[in-house]
Amino acid sequence: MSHDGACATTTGAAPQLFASALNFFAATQCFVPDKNHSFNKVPDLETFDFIIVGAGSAGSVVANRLSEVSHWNVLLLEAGPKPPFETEIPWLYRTLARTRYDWHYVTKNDGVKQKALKNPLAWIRGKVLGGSSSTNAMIYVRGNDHDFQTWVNEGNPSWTPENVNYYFKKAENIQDLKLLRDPGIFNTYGRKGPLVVNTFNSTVRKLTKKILKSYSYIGIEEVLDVNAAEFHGKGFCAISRSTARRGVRESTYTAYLKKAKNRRNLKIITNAFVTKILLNVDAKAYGVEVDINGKRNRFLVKREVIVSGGVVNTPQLLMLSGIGPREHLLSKNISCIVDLPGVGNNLHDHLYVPVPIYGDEPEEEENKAELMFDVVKYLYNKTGYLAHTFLTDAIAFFSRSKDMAYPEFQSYTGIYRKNSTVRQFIDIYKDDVLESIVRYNADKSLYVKILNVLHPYSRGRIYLNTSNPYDYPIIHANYLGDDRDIQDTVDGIKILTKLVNTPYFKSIKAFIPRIHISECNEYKYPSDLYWRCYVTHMIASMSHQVGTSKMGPNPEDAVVNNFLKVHGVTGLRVIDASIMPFVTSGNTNAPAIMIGEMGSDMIKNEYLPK
Ligand SMILES: Cc1cc2nc3c(=O)[nH]c(=O)nc-3n(C[C@H](O)[C@H](O)[C@H](O)COP(=O)(O)OP(=O)(O)OC[C@H]3O[C@@H](n4cnc5c(N)ncnc54)[C@H](O)[C@@H]3O)c2cc1C
Repeated sequence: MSHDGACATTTGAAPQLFASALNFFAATQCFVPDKNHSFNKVPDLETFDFIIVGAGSAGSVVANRLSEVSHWNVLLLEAGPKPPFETEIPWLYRTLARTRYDWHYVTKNDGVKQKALKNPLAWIRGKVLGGSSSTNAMIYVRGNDHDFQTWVNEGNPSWTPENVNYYFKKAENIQDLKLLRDPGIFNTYGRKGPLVVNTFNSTVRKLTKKILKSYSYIGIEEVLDVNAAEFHGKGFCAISRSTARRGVRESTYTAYLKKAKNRRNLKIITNAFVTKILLNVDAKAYGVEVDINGKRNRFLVKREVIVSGGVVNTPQLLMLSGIGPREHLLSKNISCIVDLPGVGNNLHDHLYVPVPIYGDEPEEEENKAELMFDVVKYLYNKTGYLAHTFLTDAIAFFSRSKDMAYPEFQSYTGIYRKNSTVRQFIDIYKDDVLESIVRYNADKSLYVKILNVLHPYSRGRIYLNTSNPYDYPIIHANYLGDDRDIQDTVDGIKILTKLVNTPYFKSIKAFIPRIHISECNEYKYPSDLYWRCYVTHMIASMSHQVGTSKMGPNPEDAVVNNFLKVHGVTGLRVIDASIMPFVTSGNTNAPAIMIGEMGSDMIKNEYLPK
C-alpha cells in the first residue's frame, strides 16, 4: 500500500499535470529497448580475487570497500541495469514497483489470510545498481542496541552494539547541520562516511508537528532523532532521517559505486544474472556461472565469492549451486554438495496494517498559490512534495509496557486531504474494502496510520520451484502463522486508536470507522474479535524481509557463521540482509549497509597483513 500524503496536500492542477508527465515519462522507460549497457566488458574465464553477486544495499558497499585495496581485482555482477532518473526523485519511488527495476516477486497465499487483498501479495525488490536502496522509501533507522545483542546471544560475538555502531558511523555522513548542534546527535552519527543521511525537504512539516505532539498525549514522547535517542517509557517519535541528499535519493549506487566505478581494479557488469556458484569436490567456491544479456559466461575466483543477492535470491542461488536442505535439493534433481537445512528458512518481515483515521479538513497550512508551484520549487531548489515520499516524515516507535528497553511497534502517517487520490494508492485491496476506506474521504481528511509489528514470531520459507535458475523460487511468507502476531498487532492498533482522543484529533472531530470486510462483518465493532479479523485480512508487507541465510554457529539451522562464511564451504560468504538472525527494530536498509561495512572489514582483516 502506498499513500499520497504529500501529494494530497497539493491538489492543484499544475503539480498534478507535471507529476503525471513525470509518471508517463517513467512508464515509457519500460518500453525503451534495453541498450544492454554492461559497464565493463570482461572476457570469459577471467580470474578475480573477489566476485560479488548483487550490487544492492550491501553488495555495493562490499565492492567499494574491497576495491580500496589496489592489488585486489574485484568483479561486481548485477542482474539489473543502471538506475533510471526517477530513482533520484523521492516522491517517484513508488513508480518503480512492477517495472524492469523490480523482480516482480509475489508470495504464496495460504488461502485463509489476507482475503481483503485483490491479488497475491507482491514483494518489491530492487533489480538495479543499488538494489532495493535505489527503490526504497529512504527512511534511515539503525535499529536498537537490544536487536544486535540478540544476534550476539545467538552465538555471533562480533555483532555487539558497540561494534555495529562503529560500522553505522563508518558509513554515515550526516548533513543536517541544525541537528548537529545537539551533542547527543553529534556523537551518534558519523560525519565522514560515503552515505549522506539527512532530513527530507518536507512540505508538510506543520501538520507532522501536530501529529508528533498528539503522540506525546498517549505517552510517546517527541525526540529530536530516533537513532540518537535512548528507548524508554512508552516510546518516542520524531521527524525521520532519510537517505536523501538535499531532495535527491542517496542509494548505495550513488554513495558507494559511483565513487568507485573508475577504479581500475573494480569491474562492474550490469544485466549479469548469476545462475550458479561453481564449487569443486571439496566444497570450495572457485567461480560463478553468469548470464550476461543472454550469453553464458564463467568467471573464476582466487579468494572468495560473496553473495549479496538479497533475501530471496541469495538462498535461491545457494540451493541452485547445491547448498541447502538435502532432501529438497534432491527432489529438484540438484546434487547436494553441502547439506545445510537452514538455507531459505527463518524468513520474516515487518507486516503492516493500515489504521484509517478521518477528521475535518485541517485549517489551511500552506499557501495554495505556493502549492501550485510545488513542482517548480523542486526543479528550482529540490524542495516541495517531490522531495519526499508519500508518507509524512513523522515516525513513532512504541511498546505496550513502559518497562521495555526496545520498541515493539513502528508507525508512519500518510495524510490525504478530502477528495484526494488515495484510492490509487491503496489499490492492493479489493474494491469493496477500498470503497469502504475512501468513502469518508469525500469530505473528510484521512490520516492513515501504518502500524508495523517489529518483532514477529512467525517464520516463513523460500524454496525452489524447479532447478531452472529463471524459475522464481516459492515465497511462503507465513505472515501471522504464529497466533501471537495477531494479538500483538491488535494491541498495537489499540494504542494507535487512542490518538483520536488527543487535542488535535479532537479538534478535527476524528473518528475511526468500521471497514467493510465481509469476513469480519459478524464481529462487533470495535471488539478485539473485529480487530483480529481485520488484521488477519488486511496485513501486507513493509518490504523488510530478512533471515533466509541466518547467521549462527550451528549448521543445523544457520547458514553462515559469525564471519559470514557459509558453513561447510570454503571461499564463500553471504553479505546482505538475509544473514540477520532477527529483524531489527526499524527499517532495514541502514542495517544492510552496516552488514556490508562490517563484512568488508572481516575480509580485509583476514587477508591483509596486520
Ligand atoms: C519498496 C521498498 C521500500 C523500502 N523502504 C525502506 C525504507 O524506507 N528504509 C529502509 O531502511 N529500508 C527500506 N526497505 C528495505 C531495504 O531497502 C532492504 O532491506 C535492503 O535494501 C536490502 O539490502 P540487500 O543488500 O539485502 O538486498 P538488495 O538491496 O535487494 O540487493 C540485492 C541485489 O542483488 C541483485 N541480485 C540478486 N540476485 C542476483 C543474481 N543471481 N545475479 C546478479 N545479481 C543479483 C539484485 O538485483 C539486487 O540489486 C524497503 C524495501 C523496498 C523493496
